[in-house]
Amino acid sequence: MRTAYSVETVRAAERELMARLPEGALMQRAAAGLAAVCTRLLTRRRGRVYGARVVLLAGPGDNGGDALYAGARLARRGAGVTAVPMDPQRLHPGGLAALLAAGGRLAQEVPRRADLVVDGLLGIGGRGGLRPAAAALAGQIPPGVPVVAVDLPSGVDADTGEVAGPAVRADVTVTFGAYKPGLLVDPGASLAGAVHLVDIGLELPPAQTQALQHADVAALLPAPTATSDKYRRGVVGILAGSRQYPGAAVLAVAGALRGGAGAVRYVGPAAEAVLARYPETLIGPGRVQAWVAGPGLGEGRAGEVADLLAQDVPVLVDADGLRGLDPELLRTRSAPTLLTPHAGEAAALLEVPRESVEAGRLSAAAALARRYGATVLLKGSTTLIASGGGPVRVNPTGTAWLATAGSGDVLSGLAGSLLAAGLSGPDAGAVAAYLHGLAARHAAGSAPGTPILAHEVAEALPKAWHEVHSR
Ligand SMILES: NC(=O)C1=CN([C@@H]2O[C@H](COP(=O)(O)OP(=O)(O)OC[C@H]3O[C@@H](n4cnc5c(N)ncnc54)[C@H](OP(=O)(O)O)[C@@H]3O)[C@@H](O)[C@H]2O)[C@@H](O)CC1
Ligand SMILES: Nc1ncnc2c1ncn2[C@@H]1O[C@H](COP(=O)(O)OP(=O)(O)O)[C@@H](O)[C@H]1O
Ligand SMILES: [K+]
Repeated sequence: MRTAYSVETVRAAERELMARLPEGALMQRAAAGLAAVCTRLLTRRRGRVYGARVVLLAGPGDNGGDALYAGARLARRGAGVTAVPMDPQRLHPGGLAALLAAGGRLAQEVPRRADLVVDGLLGIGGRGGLRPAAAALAGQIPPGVPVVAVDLPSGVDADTGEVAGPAVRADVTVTFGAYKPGLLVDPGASLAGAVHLVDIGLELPPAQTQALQHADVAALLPAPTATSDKYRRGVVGILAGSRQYPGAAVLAVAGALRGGAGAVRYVGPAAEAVLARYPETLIGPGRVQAWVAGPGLGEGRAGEVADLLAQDVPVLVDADGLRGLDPELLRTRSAPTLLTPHAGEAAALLEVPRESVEAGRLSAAAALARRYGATVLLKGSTTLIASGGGPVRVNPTGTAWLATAGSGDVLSGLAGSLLAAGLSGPDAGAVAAYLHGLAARHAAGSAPGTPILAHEVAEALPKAWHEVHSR
């Protein structure tokens, strides 16, 4: 499990720890961790640190300080280290003195030849888009040279992952004390490369943001035992599809069949299409351990969704089922509810413009969860799972090729199946998003660079399932 903390929380923990340590001790811990990662990279790339050409992009704050002190450590091991300041009048004085004493030098332009670039322009003190001086240095990074970002890639908002304008694209990010949400949430996450966490001794409260890893998902996936039968494994009911959108029913059933429930029951007018593709589906009303309501229902079906919500079993509501959903009705339920909107549907539920959901995904997901007393899985480039009070889960898998019609239907069937198998709302949402994203990568990998289809994502779910168990 990866956990992430807001800038405010990290700063508070830093203050508390700094009060108990000699001045500068934390920065030395950070610089030592940063230098160690740079050393490993250089050694892997060219056999040794001695003689390596290291360029430091040095910002005006402590992020620049970390880079300068780490540069001093590398210079002491024989690297040729050049610091390029964003503003020559504002460089961390201690860091600069250490670098110069170790034989490092200053330059105004980024040298064209380098073995490693260290991005120490901005860390958690960065605000808004890179200002011109910072953007200019970021733009001078020579192509093909590995980039190590200090704490986070400059230009990425630490709390949200938002990127306003140019930003550094790192191969590796060395982050201090704790992951920041911006390293897990896109677009920031996709600029961070491989993230290394350096422990600097911060004492942190329970996590505010989490990202599951393979092992977490493997531990949550249902597995039949000797005493299992199809009913004990859980039956998931799917209320989906219409004469106009029969395919949504087929895709939701496809996701559900691959999700670990013992049986899938379909209710709705697309039974023929469902059976033609998946003869293993049960048809018609009956007992279920969880419902999926909404994909492809079309208009005028709110009453059917409300009837399911009146039952005391977990219900996932997606797509057309989300229209006009009554917060009061949901709040009176005692069984779990999982809502799976995309940004447009979330905006309608919150009665705000779509852009404001897209610009502030973390807060939108949390606000929806509070308002509806439900778990909310907000789909998009980084899928988020929020539930009242608990940490927000950030899904680390996926690919932009998932933005294709019907892939959300597969996801809701899959998540519903996991609910029926007994997972909690947040676990079912997070595990489903994780497998769905991995399956999409497998589907995309079979013909790299070409579009994928929603049913291929469902078909690749066994590969995703196998992958999380095999690492
Ligand atoms: N505290 C600790 O114990 C530890 C902290 N550590 C390290 O400190 C880092 C935080 O350091 P920090 O607080 O000095 O902020 P930092 O990220 O260097 O940036 C602030 C400077 O950037 C400027 N600036 C802002 N936005 C900008 C923009 N868009 N474009 C251009 N410039 C912009 C801003 O300018 P101003 O707004 O003041 O004009 C200010 O001068 C943290 O990420 C970690 O690396 C570690 O050593 C571990 C111990
Ligand atoms: N840019 C993107 N990057 C990664 N995943 C995306 C992106 N855009 C959409 N997705 C994913 O694709 C799926 C689309 O679901 P949805 O919008 O409900 O489509 P549909 O209703 O056609 O099934 C979701 O799982 C969502 O998280
Ligand atoms: K940085």
